[in-house]
Amino acid sequence: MAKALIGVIGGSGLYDMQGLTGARELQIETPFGPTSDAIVAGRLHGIPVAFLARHGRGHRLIPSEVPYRANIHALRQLGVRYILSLSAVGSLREEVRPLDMLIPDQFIDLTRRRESTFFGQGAVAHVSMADPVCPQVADCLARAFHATQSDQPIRLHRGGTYVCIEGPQFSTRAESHWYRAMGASVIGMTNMPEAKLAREAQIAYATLAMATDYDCWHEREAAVTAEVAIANLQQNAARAQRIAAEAIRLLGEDLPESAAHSALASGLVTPVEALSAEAAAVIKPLLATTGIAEET
Ligand SMILES: CSC[C@H]1O[C@H](OP(=O)(O)O)[C@H](O)[C@@H]1O
Ligand SMILES: Nc1ncnc2[nH]cnc12
Repeated sequence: MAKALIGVIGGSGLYDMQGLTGARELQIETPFGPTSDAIVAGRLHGIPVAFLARHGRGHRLIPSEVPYRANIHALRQLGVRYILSLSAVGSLREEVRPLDMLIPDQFIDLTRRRESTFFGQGAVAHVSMADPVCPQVADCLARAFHATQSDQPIRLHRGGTYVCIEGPQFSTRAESHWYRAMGASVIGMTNMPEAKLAREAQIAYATLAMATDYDCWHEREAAVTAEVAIANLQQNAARAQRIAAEAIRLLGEDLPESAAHSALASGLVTPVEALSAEAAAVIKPLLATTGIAEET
C-alpha cells in the first residue's frame, strides 16, 4: 500500500499543510541525500498526502540548494503519483496582477547549476517535456480555485510560461524585458528542474503560481523585493491552502490517468536488465507500475 498518493510541495511562505490527519514526519533515505526537510505524511479527505516544504521549514535553502532529486525521489518512494507545486512568482504581464494566481502550462529552464536528471551512470532515458504540466492535475487546481472563496477579488489565469532563473538574486531590468520578449508570463526560481525530475519519476505535476510582484520591468511599479513578495504571498497563503485541499479531494475522486505516469515506457533507452546495481537502485523505484487505484 502506498504511503502517499499526492505530494504537495510548499514554496515560499507555505511551510505546512493544514488539515492533515494522522500526520507524521518521515525522513526518507534517497540516493541523493536528505530531502529539504522531513516529509509530513497524513490524510486529507481520506486521501494519503505527503507534504514537503521546498526551502525547509524556516526557509533555510536558496533555490540552488534545494535538493530537487532527493525531494522527488523520496516522494516517488512513498508512492506519489501527482504533485501539486505551490510557488510564488513575479508577473511578467500587465494583466497578471500581484495576488492573482496562474497555472502555467509551459516552462523555460534558465537554471545553470542544478542536477536535473536521475539518469546517467549507465542508465539512459530521454523523457518528453513537450507538455511539462499534467492537464488533468492543472484542471483539478483550476476547479479547486473556483470552488474556494476569497475575501479579495483574486483572478485565475489558465496557461502561460514560467521562466525559471537560477537566482537567488532577482533579475536585472534588461533580463526582465528579455524574459517578456521570450513570451514568458511569470518568473520564479524553483520549478525547474523540479518539473523535469517529476516527469522522469512518472509523476503528474502542476503548479499553482501566486503572483507577488511585477518583477522589475514595469514602469509604474517598484522593483520586487523579497519583503514585498513574502508579504503578498502571505495574503494568499490561506486561499492557497484551501485550493490545495480541494484539488486533493478532486484528484482523489477522479484518480486521472496522466501521460506522465508512463513517461519512461517510451523514454527509457537502457534495458532494465542492463542497469548496474547502482543505477537500478536509483531507477527501479521510478518504474513501479502498480495501478493507482490499487495503491491508495
Ligand atoms: C521570496 S520570493 C522568491 C522565492 O519565492 C519563490 O520560491 P517558491 O517557488 O519556492 O515559492 C521563488 O522561486 C524564489 O525562490
Ligand atoms: N520577481 C521574481 N523573480 C523570481 N522569483 C520570484 N518569486 C516571486 N517573485 C519573483
